[in-house]
Amino acid sequence: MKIAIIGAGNLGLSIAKGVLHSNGATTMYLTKRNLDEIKNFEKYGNVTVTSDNREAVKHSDILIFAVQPGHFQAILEQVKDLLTEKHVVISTITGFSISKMEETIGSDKYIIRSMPNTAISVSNSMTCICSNELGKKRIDLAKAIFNRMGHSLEIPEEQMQAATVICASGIAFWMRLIRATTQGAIQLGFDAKEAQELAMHTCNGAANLLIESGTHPEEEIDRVTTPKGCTIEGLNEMEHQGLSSSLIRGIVTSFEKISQIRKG
Ligand SMILES: NC(=O)C1=CN([C@@H]2O[C@H](COP(=O)(O)OP(=O)(O)OC[C@H]3O[C@@H](n4cnc5c(N)ncnc54)[C@H](O)[C@@H]3O)[C@@H](O)[C@H]2O)C=CC1
Ligand SMILES: O=C(O)[C@@H]1CCC=N1
Repeated sequence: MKIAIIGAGNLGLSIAKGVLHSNGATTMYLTKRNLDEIKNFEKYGNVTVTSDNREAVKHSDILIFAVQPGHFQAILEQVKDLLTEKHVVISTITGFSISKMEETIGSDKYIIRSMPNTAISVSNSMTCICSNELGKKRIDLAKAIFNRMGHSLEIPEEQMQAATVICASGIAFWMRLIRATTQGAIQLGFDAKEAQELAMHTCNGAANLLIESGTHPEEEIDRVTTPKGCTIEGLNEMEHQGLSSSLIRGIVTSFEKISQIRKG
């Protein structure tokens, strides 16, 4: 697999790390205007770092675009004459529709729109994907690429904005929950390092319980909550303080914002 990551910023570099972590490419091109911050990736023998997007496109088959939405159109214009049937164009750009991409590069290209998250750097991203009509022929390939770096789900394009909030912004939401749990653990007497260790591994365990067993969260909660015990007492206090409600409201507020950005 010859992969190019066009726009090696926060997300692009996370994807690059995920590709390296999962041995997912024979060659990888990383592009950015200023190369200083990514030069060190050349220590991996199969990685080329360049500010020339056209060179990266020429030498690659899978093109993953991870630039800011305002830069995407111009970059597509810059490389469109190089695109052939060997290329699969994968966009990670928030709010940039497949039809807008087709207007620039044509509907005769394999186009995948994706929404990964930064946990892709440790091969643990939840990535939602959809495609144009022709891209359906490459959707299994796209799934295989993202499944090496976590878990993927094909969704209708209309749900892409909602997926952005749950999966991409979701990393920030879960981080804040882990941080708050850590602060609670410190108050109970653990030092900061231990407190974070307890919080993050318990979080990981909770998610894995659901992933491995296929159970519903309330079923797992029932197993932990001893009648008249400490868990139900703490849980009910969290709900009196609005835990579930504040999470749901935060998610809906993020979604409203992303819809505004798209209109703007
Ligand atoms: N950060 C995240 O968790 C997620 C971000 N996204 C989307 O991914 C895209 C990138 O986001 P970030 O990585 O956070 O942004 P970023 O600003 O960190 O990265 C964009 C990179 O593109 C580079 N760039 C700009 N013009 C270029 C050009 N002409 N050629 C090559 N590279 C160029 C910039 O130097 C920068 O390094 C955005 O569209 C965002 O909506 C999607 C999912 C998650
Ligand atoms: O915060 C944002 O708007 C972008 C989209 C998802 C992650 N970062």
